[in-house]
Amino acid sequence: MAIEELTPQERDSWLRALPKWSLARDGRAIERSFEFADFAEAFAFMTRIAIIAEKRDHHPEWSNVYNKVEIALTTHDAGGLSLRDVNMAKKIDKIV
Ligand SMILES: C[C@H](O)[C@H](O)[C@H]1CNC2=NC(N)=NC(=O)C2=N1
Repeated sequence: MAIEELTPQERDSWLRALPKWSLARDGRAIERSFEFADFAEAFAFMTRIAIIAEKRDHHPEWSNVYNKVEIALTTHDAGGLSLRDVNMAKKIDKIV
């Protein structure tokens, strides 16, 4: 079954519920940056997310430089944002 892209109204209303995330320039992803004490902490955080991503079959686009992690959430199968991204953002906010 196809995954539904959020409407602009749904997207804006979810973004208000996720104040630490911002909309990507193209409107198709939400983004958040994280900073940790060191690489070990950053990578431990990424490991936790990786396990959740595998379980949910929903994977982040991300990068890591030493103690910094940048995450973008988008749903490739929907060509933009879906509820899967919202739920993943909520989960990440909880574990960070
Ligand atoms: C075949 C596999 O289930 C799909 O490609 C999954 C994998 N992980 C995914 N992750 C993300 N972010 N978006 C997707 O559409 C997606 N699809």
